[in-house]
Amino acid sequence: MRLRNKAGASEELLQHPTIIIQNAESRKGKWHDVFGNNNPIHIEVGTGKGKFLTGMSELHPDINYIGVEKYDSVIISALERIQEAGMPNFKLLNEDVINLTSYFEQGELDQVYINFTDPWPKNRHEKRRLTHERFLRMYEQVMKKNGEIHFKTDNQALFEYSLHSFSKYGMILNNVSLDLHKSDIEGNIMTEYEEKFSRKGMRIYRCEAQFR
Ligand SMILES: C[S@@+](CC[C@H](N)C(=O)[O-])C[C@H]1O[C@@H](n2cnc3c(N)ncnc32)[C@H](O)[C@@H]1O
Repeated sequence: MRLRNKAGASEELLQHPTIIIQNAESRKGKWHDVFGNNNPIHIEVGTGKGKFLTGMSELHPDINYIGVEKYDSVIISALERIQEAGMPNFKLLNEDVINLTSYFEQGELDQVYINFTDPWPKNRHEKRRLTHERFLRMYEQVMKKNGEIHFKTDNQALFEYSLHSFSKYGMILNNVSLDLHKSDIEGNIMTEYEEKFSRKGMRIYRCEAQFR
C-alpha cells in the first residue's frame, strides 16, 4: 500500500521506519524483533491520530505499542505526533483490522485497546462493529491466553451491545464504568475522541473484558 501525500507529508516522513506500510505480513511472529526487545505488545485497533498511544507509550516505556489504522491520511497525523515525541516503543500499522491474523502470530500480543470505535448503529452493519464476535475471535487468536480487551466509548448503545457480545463470548468483565471521568479508575489517558466528547459533557463508558 502506498501512502497518499494528503496531509502534505514529506517523502522522508512517508518512508519513516515507525510506519509499517509494506510487507506487513513478513512481520508476523517477528514483532519483538521489530522493537528489538521482548517486552509485552499492546495494540489499539482504529488508532486514529495516535493521541492515546502516544500518551501510553510515554507512561509505559516497558510496553511496546502498535496503532492499527486503515486510513493513510489519518496515520500520517499519528506519525507526525510520534516523531515529535520520538518514542521507540510505538509503531504504526497502516492496515485494516479485519486482516489482523495476517499480521500477528497466534499469542503474539498481550492486550488490545478499542477506543471510540465507529458504532455502526444499523442492525445490518452489526458485523462491522469491532466488538462483534468475528473480531473477538481474531483478537483471541493473536493474544496470549487470558488476554484483555480494554474498551472505551461515548456511545451507550454500542457499549451495551459490546458488554453483551463480550459476555456471550464467555469473557470475564472487569472494571465496568458507566461514567469513567467520575470513577476512581486511575491512569486514564484520553483519546482524541474522548477529549472531544467529554468537552461536550458526554459521559464515557469503559470496561475490561478478559478471555478465559
Ligand atoms: C472514531 S475514530 C477513533 C479514533 C481514536 N481511537 C480515538 O479514540 O480518538 C475510529 C478510527 O478507527 C479507524 N478504523 C475504523 N475501522 C477500522 C478498521 N477496520 N481497521 C483499521 N482502522 C479502522 C478509522 O479510520 C478511525 O480513524
